[in-house]
Amino acid sequence: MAFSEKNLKGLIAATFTPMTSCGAINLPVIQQYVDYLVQKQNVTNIFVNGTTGEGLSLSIQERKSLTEEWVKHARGKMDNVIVHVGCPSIMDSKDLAAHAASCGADAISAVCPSFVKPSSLDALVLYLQEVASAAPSLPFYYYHIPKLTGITYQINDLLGKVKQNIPSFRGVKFSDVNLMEFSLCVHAYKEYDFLYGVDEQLLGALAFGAHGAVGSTYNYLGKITGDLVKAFEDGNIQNARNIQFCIQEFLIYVFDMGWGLPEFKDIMSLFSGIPLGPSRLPLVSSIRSDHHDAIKDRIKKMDSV
Ligand SMILES: CC(=O)N[C@H](C=O)[C@@H](O)[C@H](O)[C@H](O)CO
Ligand SMILES: CC(=O)C(=O)O
Repeated sequence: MAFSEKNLKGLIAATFTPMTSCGAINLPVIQQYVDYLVQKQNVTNIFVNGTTGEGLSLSIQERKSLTEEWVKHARGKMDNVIVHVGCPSIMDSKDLAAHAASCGADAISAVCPSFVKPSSLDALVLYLQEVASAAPSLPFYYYHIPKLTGITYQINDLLGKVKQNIPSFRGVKFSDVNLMEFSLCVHAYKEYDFLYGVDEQLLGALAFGAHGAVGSTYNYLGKITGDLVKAFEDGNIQNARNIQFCIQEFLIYVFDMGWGLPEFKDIMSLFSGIPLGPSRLPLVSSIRSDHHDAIKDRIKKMDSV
């Protein structure tokens, strides 16, 4: 069975889902979006239909159409398309996993259902095994985001159980601030890829050996974050710190305004010029047109770092 041997590394943009003003998915925007990431942000990996892409607010048919479109336009231009297939129903996740494989995606990833949570760590492993088995040829990444799912099993405990049970298991998208837990995993499980997901402290995760990073800010801060990674790799830690601090300042501004995902989507539209449209209910953005200049100024300021 064909099983991709390439590892995931570098920056991976967690894409927003383009929508029309009426709230339908807007597929024709995707080609422009892919070109923007490659040409303007130097980002050649995407994670689609995840948290940032409002994957759990989309219908299964919408998720399939989006996957097809992202894969189609990324082909020949990008290195990897990772499709998030987590759903409240395991049947839907298996359906999406098989679909991702049939369209030529490079990898899949899933959160565990969290309205009805796994009753034990073993139950979580069984769930992941079942989903991964629907696309055995694709590398599988567990998506750990305890702040949103409330599923808090230690990842190093989980990894001890997946090896024998999930042959396609390839790593973790680790979206949590606990860097010690992250470090323990990187150290003990050298065979897996660890992709960090808290953009505001990526430098800490790089120091602990992160192989790559998946995040929403890499849509518009991909280039500057690429400079951060390069500075780190070159041993220029002071420069890497300066860049990370700038990114933190921007995010502190966003959080202090009380903003989150729907506002991040507006920020991306504003900055890139790509019409991503609104988020889907129950998300509503509170950015108004009189915020636009301040946001643009703050992002431009980072270019001078
Ligand atoms: C909760 C959430 O969406 N996390 C994203 C990825 O996992 C991050 O990319 C954040 O958007 C980013 O770190 C800003 O907080
Ligand atoms: C941010 C992220 O990784 C996601 O959108 O799933």
